Amino acid sequence: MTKISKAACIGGGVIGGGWIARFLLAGIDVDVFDPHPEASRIVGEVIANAEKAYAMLTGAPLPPRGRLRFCQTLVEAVTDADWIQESVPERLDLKRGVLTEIDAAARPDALIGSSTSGLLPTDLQRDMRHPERLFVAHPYNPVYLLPLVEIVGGEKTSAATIRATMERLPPIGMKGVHIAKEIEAFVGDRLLEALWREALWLIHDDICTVETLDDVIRYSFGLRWAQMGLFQTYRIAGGEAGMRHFLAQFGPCLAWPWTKLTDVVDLDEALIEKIGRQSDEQAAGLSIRELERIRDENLVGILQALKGGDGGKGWGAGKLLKDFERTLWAEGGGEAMPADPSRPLRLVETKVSPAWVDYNGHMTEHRYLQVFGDTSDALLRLVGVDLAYVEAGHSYYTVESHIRHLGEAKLGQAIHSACQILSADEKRLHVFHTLHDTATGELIATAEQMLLHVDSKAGKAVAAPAAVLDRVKAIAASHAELALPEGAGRHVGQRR
Ligand SMILES: NC(=O)C1=CN([C@@H]2O[C@H](COP(=O)(O)OP(=O)(O)OC[C@H]3O[C@@H](n4cnc5c(N)ncnc54)[C@H](O)[C@@H]3O)[C@@H](O)[C@H]2O)C=CC1
Ligand SMILES: C[N+](C)(C)CC(=O)CC(=O)[O-]
Repeated sequence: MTKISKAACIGGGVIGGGWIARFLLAGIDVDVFDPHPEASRIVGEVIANAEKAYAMLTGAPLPPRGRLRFCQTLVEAVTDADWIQESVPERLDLKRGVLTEIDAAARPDALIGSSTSGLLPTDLQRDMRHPERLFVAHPYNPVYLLPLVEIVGGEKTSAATIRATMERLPPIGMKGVHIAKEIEAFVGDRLLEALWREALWLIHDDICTVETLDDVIRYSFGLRWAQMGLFQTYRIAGGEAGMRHFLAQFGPCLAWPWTKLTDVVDLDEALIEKIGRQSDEQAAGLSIRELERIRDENLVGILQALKGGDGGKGWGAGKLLKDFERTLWAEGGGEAMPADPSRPLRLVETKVSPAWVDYNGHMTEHRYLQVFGDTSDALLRLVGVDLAYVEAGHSYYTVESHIRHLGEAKLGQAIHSACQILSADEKRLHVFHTLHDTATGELIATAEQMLLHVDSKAGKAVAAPAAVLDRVKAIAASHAELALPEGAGRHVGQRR
């Protein structure tokens, strides 16, 4: 996998800010140029949203956050970057000027992406000295959560640039799709434009309100699209005969007056006012930042659900997330020893994600086991049992767990876990985990677990090697000085 080592973002608005957060959270240093007087506040708010979302999205070890620097000039920002992302407003003259300036100042091997929603790369690269390294990298908002990037080359873009670009996206958790022929608005915005155009007509003609229109999408095909797109969804809609039957049955409708797609609605003041008013009513007082938070929590829940799709193998964007996490585990495997190993080890920091909350409005029981399981995994990485160790044929298996629920964890609540080793020998590792509210330190739950070191191919318990045992025993020796935690050794129904 080839990685971006230093990024530059030119323009730090909605999309530039999203790119900045995506790069930083993937551990990449970013230099930013945006003349807007409040650029650093705006970018800071996007990064804060992204950090909140990632804390809910994944328990995998993210790399240390990249360094963010705001530069006084474009030249300063791009000089030593190997990926430069332009995200200035959608005007051909402005973008051409900015890209030409980037081209003059950038390293010869730098890749230069434009976030344009629909301008042709051939038009963008017209005045560049090295047009072969310019491509469109069209992302979707919010860039830090939605993984897709449409990669489109112009007439002068080299095949090597496209290859290099596609290789650099998986390490930042993104999926590049190469659009083979350049066309205005590429693929995604062509589809969105068609829907948007039709939607504007439906409001203009008083067929429905903006809220009804959004309900029609989000309670029906919007849910389908997130997981199967259009063609695969319609294949299923064709019944057992599949796509061919679907085309035969619904093909004739295409000639009926079901759309007004070719007509352009007049966005006059009256229509703008009507949409604006209905949109305000729909928002019911929620600010843009509040809506962004709700959107992000929902997206995290959807991505996590898709991660468990297809019998746990992961599906679509969820499969991509699963693969990304695998890389993070492989790379971040070497957990850093907490500052004071003589205390219970603080190992997992997370937030209660929407997908974790049940009908009682709090974290559901199996998610406790997930957080405690993640805590055991973090301990194991700390003692050298990382992905490579497991793939080489040995691991620890959990053979017994006892969880006590002492408090409640609510949606979005920041929580952390700590681990005390109660005892350890060649094969056994006996641990006591606690789960706390991060804001108050209050104890929410405990878990006592017994793990056995195994030869996973032979399927039997075997002694752990000295390298692992030495580390386990060093922690166990300092934890032996601690008092036995309250609740250790309890079983269900026991009298206090
Ligand atoms: N907003 C969206 O949903 C999406 C937008 N895009 C594309 O991303 C690009 C940026 O759009 P947004 O972020 O929405 O716009 P925006 O208006 O939120 O941000 C543009 C930023 O560029 C800055 N800027 C203006 N001139 C500049 C210059 N000469 N040098 C550096 N910075 C400069 C502005 O100060 C502003 O912060 C556009 O090409 C747009 O089509 C792509 C995907 C989705
Ligand atoms: C409205 N838009 C054309 C700027 C939208 C996009 O380009 C992609 C998105 O995030 O919807």
